[in-house]
Amino acid sequence: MSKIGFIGLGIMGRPMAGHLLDAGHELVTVKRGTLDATLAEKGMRELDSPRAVAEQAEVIITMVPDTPDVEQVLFGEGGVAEGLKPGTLVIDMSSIAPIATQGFAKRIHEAGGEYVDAPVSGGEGGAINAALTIMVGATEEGFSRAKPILEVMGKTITHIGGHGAGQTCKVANQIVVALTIEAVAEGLLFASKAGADVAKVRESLLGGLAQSKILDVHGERMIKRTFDPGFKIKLHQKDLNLALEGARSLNLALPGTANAQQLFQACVAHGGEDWDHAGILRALEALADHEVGH
Ligand SMILES: NC(=O)c1ccc[n+]([C@@H]2O[C@H](COP(=O)([O-])OP(=O)(O)OC[C@H]3O[C@@H](n4cnc5c(N)ncnc54)[C@H](O)[C@@H]3O)[C@@H](O)[C@H]2O)c1
Repeated sequence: MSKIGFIGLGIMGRPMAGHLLDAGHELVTVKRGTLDATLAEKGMRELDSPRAVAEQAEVIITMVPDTPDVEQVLFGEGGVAEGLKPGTLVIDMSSIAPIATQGFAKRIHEAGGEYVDAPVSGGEGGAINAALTIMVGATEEGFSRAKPILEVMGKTITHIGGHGAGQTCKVANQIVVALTIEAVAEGLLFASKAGADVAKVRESLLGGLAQSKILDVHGERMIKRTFDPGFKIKLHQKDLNLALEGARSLNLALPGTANAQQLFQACVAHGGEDWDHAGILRALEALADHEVGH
């Protein structure tokens, strides 16, 4: 069993940390007002800084929102790098920029650690059920060291390639998810405006070629109008921005992604940054009805 520093106890991090505790690992985190009673009862302790976490842990996992957050935790004042012990395994499970990831990996390796990017897919449900899909960028050694820990939180764990390759895979995932959510929202909006029973439409489509997990889970959210997050629109917008930045540097046209990014941006502009990403339906409804947020 390992002593693990787990930084980032949000929608995803909380259940993921819970599984590691249940598997017998010892867990510490940074003081941030996010350690809930369940994790505390299972023995998770708070320390003052990421540096203090690094001084104690053999493995450090980050699950924070964005690239600057990972940079701050690892290399900011009082950050992980200041307390890193030789051989410490640093696993970033956040969804962040692939190119920045390569830089973070280089700096951690220069400081004597081993860096692994291991972003996830499967949403809050996947985190709660320890059924995440995990996309890994690492050396062979980093992957074999991280795998037993990742297996506690996920079911499908794939070594995609070297540092940053896990994050590249995650960006591709987010393109597919965004466009599928938009397709489901447009299909259901069309059916609704044409006077059909959208619950019956979803049920029917789930038996045909249009079947998908997103039609199932997000389609249900759209019909029940449950837009509390799951996955916050502002985080998915961050991922689509990463996709478009990457596409620009590759001189690559991704018109569907650009369009979906604009719909997410419209939601954020109208106060929907913390809606679930199924809330993209509201942006489409606004285009139809000239009204947002009903
Ligand atoms: N929610 C999902 O369905 C989902 C699915 C797959 C991937 N992701 C990705 O996982 C990451 C986390 O997502 P989430 O939904 O759990 O986000 P969240 O906003 O619910 O949680 C993020 C947590 O990080 C903490 N945090 C931020 N900066 C920190 C810092 N400097 N030090 C310590 N803690 C810090 C916040 O306090 C918060 O508890 C994101 O990169 C997201 O894109 C989310």
